[in-house]
Amino acid sequence: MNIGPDKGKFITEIIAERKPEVMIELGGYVGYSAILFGDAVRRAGGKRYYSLELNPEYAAIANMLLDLAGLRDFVRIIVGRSDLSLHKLFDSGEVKQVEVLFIDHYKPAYTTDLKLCEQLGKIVPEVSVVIADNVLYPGNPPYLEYVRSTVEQKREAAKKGPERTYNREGIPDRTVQSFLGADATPQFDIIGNPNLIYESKLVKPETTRVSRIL
Ligand SMILES: C[S@@+](CC[C@H](N)C(=O)[O-])C[C@H]1O[C@@H](n2cnc3c(N)ncnc32)[C@H](O)[C@@H]1O
Repeated sequence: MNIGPDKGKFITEIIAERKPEVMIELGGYVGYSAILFGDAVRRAGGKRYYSLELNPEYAAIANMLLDLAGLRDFVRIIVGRSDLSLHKLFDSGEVKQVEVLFIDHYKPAYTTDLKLCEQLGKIVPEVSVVIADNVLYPGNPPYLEYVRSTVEQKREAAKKGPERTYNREGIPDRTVQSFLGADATPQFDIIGNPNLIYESKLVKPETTRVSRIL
């Protein structure tokens, strides 16, 4: 359920290189990634780590662990749906732009939440880095397709007008059923910004399997 040390190392290296003032994660669970990446952002001279978590019980556990880790004043956990929390963070001026965004929550919301950041003008060329977990396994074809689309393809798709649904095509059922559930819809009209061009890189984590016991 949590990001784990291998993928975690890859992301802490990005944090050390980009030195974001502010980093946001979507999906905090009980705080593993918030502690690992919050510490990395603080060590890189940053000001704040926001962890957006739906479940208040997970958030309470994460807050206790953040306390033990000495990060309670640095990491702010925001309880609620990520789309509502993102909108509030941007609307209040608390977060001015996306520097590093780590997406690790309800799989169908990966694309709509990214598009929400885009349409609010918070994805900034040369500044924003977006890292999404589990796009290969369990898999998130709509997200991969979106970040790999050309501007022309996105402009064509945008002609259909704003969306108020999640595209769940190709996302395994069990992940669609979890968290928000199969009937959930985004809380905003989603249009994105088709004019943004992403440089998308797929990083496959190195896996080690036990093949035999001597
Ligand atoms: C895979 S876990 C996150 C693991 C965490 N990033 C880590 O590495 O330690 C996914 C989390 O996303 C939360 N979540 C699911 N949908 C959400 C939503 N729409 N908004 C905010 N959090 C959500 C779940 O409650 C769950 O705790």
